[in-house]
Amino acid sequence: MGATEPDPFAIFHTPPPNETAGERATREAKEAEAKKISDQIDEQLKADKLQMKKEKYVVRVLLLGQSESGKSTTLKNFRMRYARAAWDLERASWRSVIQLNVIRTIITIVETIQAEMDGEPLERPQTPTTPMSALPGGGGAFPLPSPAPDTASSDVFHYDPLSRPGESPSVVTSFARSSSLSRQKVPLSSLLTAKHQVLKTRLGPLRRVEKELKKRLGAGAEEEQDGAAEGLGALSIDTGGGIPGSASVAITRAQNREFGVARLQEALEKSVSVSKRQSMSLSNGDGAAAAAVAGEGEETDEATEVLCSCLEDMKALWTDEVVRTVLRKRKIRLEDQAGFFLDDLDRIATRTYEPSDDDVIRARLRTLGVQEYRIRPTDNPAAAAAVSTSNPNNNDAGKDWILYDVGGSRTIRHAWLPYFDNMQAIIFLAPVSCFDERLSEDSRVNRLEDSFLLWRTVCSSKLLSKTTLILFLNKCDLLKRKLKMGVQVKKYLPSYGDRPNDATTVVKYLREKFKEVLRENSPEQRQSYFYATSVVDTKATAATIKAVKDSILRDYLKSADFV
Ligand SMILES: Nc1nc2c(ncn2[C@@H]2O[C@H](COP(=O)(O)OP(=O)(O)OP(=O)(O)O)[C@@H](O)[C@H]2O)c(=O)[nH]1
Ligand SMILES: [Mg+2]
Repeated sequence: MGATEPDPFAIFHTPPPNETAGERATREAKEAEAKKISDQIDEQLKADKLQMKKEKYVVRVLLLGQSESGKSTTLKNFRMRYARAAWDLERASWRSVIQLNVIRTIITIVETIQAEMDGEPLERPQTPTTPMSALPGGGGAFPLPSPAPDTASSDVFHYDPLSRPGESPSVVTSFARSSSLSRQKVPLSSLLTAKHQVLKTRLGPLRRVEKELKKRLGAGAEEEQDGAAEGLGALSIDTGGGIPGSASVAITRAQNREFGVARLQEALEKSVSVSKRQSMSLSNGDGAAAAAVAGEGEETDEATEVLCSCLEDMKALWTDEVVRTVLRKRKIRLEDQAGFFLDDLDRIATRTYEPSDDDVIRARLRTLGVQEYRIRPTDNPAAAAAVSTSNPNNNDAGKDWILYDVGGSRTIRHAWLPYFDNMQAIIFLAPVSCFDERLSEDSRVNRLEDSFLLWRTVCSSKLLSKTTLILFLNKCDLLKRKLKMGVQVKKYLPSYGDRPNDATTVVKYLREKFKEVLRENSPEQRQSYFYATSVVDTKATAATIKAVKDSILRDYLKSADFV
């Protein structure tokens, strides 16, 4: 870990030349926060260095990729398969995180309808400052697309009372066109009535619970900010105004409320002990009424009580057609967002709720520090039990692996570099569904382009010239859904040309582009593997991680032969 390479991630947080005083102040405040986290990581690094000296024969794997690319979710898949006992023990402690995810989504809805009631304009895309392309072959990628017909910016929106929740605005519009009876031309805000106001008031206590849950999860917790005003970095790509049905062009205040923790395991343990304490105090009389309602085996704490009491109102809000129309108008597709659980409220907002494997995989908790997990990957548990640690080099059953999971936000990427040294493999997560999205920490930057730049940085690092590189072209499920809704890749990636607008072709095209970057930046030949993944699909991912495990191990043994 004695990295002497200049920090290749510096470009991701270089201040822009024309920064205003306000922008500078915001940037400096954010940098100070990042420094705090960085100091914690440095401490951890020292401990890791010592450990590394002691443990020469451990396979080390580092997960990299931008924020929300699926690193922690990939790690969860590894742990679920290869550290089952620890996973089973930990699963229940994700309850607070999932409750927090539910509350965050409800608050997003409440803030969105409030913005509509207040007549707040839709967020407009910002102008690019330094358009450039990270794709091989130069410019042409991620341009400013020609403005889409902007039904959404008008105050009058076609509200179709017969449309089903989930239909895209274009469906609603064309249906409305063909049915003069159903078509209404009314300001949408006038359809938000006293009923919505009442729901909003009754859901008010969720804000208190949100605060409480965050406190419970720990002091390292932080909110994600949109760093657009800070001008962090020279890459500035505007993906334009988007088109109706596109999931992510609008970034609202509520969507930016991304909660993260520096030390995941500590946070989860803390949340369980606080919840247990509250549960005991409730049953000792502080909350006699609540405790009396709870039956045997039911764990009740304040957050759970409030969520249970808000169940019907949350469902009423989420299934309300006017609310759905407001969300569509403001281009917010909650179903595609991280930590979406509103279709599972009946199951989650109960006193007996226990997270399933699938819930934990879908839960969202942003990583701020570096998480380290030890696993012993074997597909033959009996062999794993039989082979003792005293025989570490013979086969995979006896070999320990350490997986490192880092935070992907721009301001904390500098913490990656020290981990480049002595890594057996990198698993790089590149979400392919995000070709029309922008980074939440800097809304001027196209997410796919950011992934290409990061991949280039990783490929060209001298410290990694012999490291096995594994690329997960992730979020293929979301890509499929997005393309089905009619979003055209070539609008954001003109070099895609007239190829068919289907997921298989898009993934194949992007895979070639990532391969090209790898080729251009690999003076020596190295092991690399490419997979199309949807890491929330645990069944499919199980096969992928088995293949990944086998290839990492094969390469490890090969390189060990040379030593
Ligand atoms: N639909 C879908 N969701 C995914 C996929 N991969 C990850 N997610 C979800 O996306 C969210 C973000 O994933 P994480 O694994 O937390 O992302 P990360 O890369 O660790 O992000 P940081 O910790 O911020 O760096 C989670 O809620 C996941 O469940 C995928 O392939 N498909
Ligand atoms: Mg993470």
